[in-house]
Amino acid sequence: MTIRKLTTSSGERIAIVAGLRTPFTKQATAFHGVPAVDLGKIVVNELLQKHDIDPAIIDQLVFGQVVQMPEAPNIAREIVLGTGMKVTTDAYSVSRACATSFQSTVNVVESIMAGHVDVGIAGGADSSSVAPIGVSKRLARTLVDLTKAKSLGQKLSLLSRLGFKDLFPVSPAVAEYSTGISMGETAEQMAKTYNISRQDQDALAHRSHTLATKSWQDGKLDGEVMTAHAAPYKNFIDKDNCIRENSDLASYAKLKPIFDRKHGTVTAATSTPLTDGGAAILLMREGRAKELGYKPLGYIRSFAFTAIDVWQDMLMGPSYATPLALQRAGMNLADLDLIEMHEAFAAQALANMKMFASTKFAKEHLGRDKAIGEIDMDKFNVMGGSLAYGHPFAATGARLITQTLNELNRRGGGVGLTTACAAGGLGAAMILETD
Ligand SMILES: CC(=O)SCCNC(=O)CCNC(=O)[C@H](O)C(C)(C)COP(=O)(O)OP(=O)(O)OC[C@H]1O[C@@H](n2cnc3c(N)ncnc32)[C@H](O)[C@@H]1OP(=O)(O)O
Repeated sequence: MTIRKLTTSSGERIAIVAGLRTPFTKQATAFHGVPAVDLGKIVVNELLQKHDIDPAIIDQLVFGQVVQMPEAPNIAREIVLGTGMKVTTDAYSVSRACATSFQSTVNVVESIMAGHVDVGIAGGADSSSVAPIGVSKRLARTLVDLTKAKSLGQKLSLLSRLGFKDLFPVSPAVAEYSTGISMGETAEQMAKTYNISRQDQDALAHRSHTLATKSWQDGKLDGEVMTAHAAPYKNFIDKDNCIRENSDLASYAKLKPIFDRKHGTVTAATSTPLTDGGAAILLMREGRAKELGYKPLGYIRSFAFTAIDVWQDMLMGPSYATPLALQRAGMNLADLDLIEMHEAFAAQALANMKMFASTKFAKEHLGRDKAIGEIDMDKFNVMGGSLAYGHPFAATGARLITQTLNELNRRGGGVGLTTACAAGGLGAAMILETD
């Protein structure tokens, strides 16, 4: 494969100039009642203000939310209209499940590469607290039929078909549409297929909380997490609140499995909590960033998206997307200075790490003779991962990208991988580099 550099036709790289996120908060806590569209607006607004960016220079905004708000289906356009950008700013929304803000970033990258725009914002936001609670299928159908009924008799007849059960509200499931298998059940499948022990899962989650706590204590996150109004708009929140500052490994062992109560190993501690939050990234053509006087955090060297079947172990995305992104960058795993993998579940992250090191997996699933490579834990999720920070689905990609670039810069520069699994059997990987 020839290595195609991610540049404009005149050879300019695609710069990530800045990134920002809201604090990530546990479901029904600080952002209870704040819809994803508002989380998106506040983070983009703050990104513009913090970096003194004239909203008029933004040519395009691509954003996403995984849990859709039926009343605002184009979150990107709502953000443009709610942040003082030109009303003519191109804005559209994308979804790639938990890899949504990888996708929105790539959309802006491709627009810049094509020469269509010079400056764009990408990101994502999700609220698990303001979810589109629906009605049963039978009630939904009856409500439509009622609008067509011509007489009171017809209406009463339709209503008489409804049972008490049909009147209960229906919450959106964190499950695969085509199989009905939940993400947690998939993590259980993966723990069993790849022989991931309960102890190893607990240890990874504990490591994640410990490193995330330390990162906050060391002030590493201060610049990339904004202070936001917490609901009901009386208080402020300036820190993630899913992180357990006094994480105690012994307490993990006491928790009961949650998705397979009899034979399972996945617990609340080894699953990402349901989370509210938003994150955004400012991208520019390299030359435009220079003209405007910005020093980029870094550049996108390559990316890859992949897909596998959804019935079994479908959260293996990193093991498929990473080798492709590395190949496109002309690099090997050992060349990387940092590896940031979305921890949907400890079992999922550990299964992927194991398969990175497996020659058998590489031969059987990737058509390669050699394993992707053994992950050096000194480079892996060095500030903790989603198990501690939480996972507002559409915002996680942008968190990973910004966090990786900031950490690379703190270490004097280098090359980093960010990768995630996503529902639908999807995988995303992006190689980032600093100057
Ligand atoms: C591609 C992808 O990303 S797929 C992933 C998509 N995301 C998901 O599927 C979300 C998965 N997570 C969930 O659904 C939920 O977080 C659940 C069901 C796992 C847990 O939900 P809840 O029961 O509300 O969790 P909660 O925070 O109350 O924790 C349950 C218990 O575990 C305890 N606990 C949780 N984390 C820890 C920890 N790190 N250490 C010690 N105890 C812990 C809590 O204190 C609580 O104890 P208590 O019952 O004595 O109060």
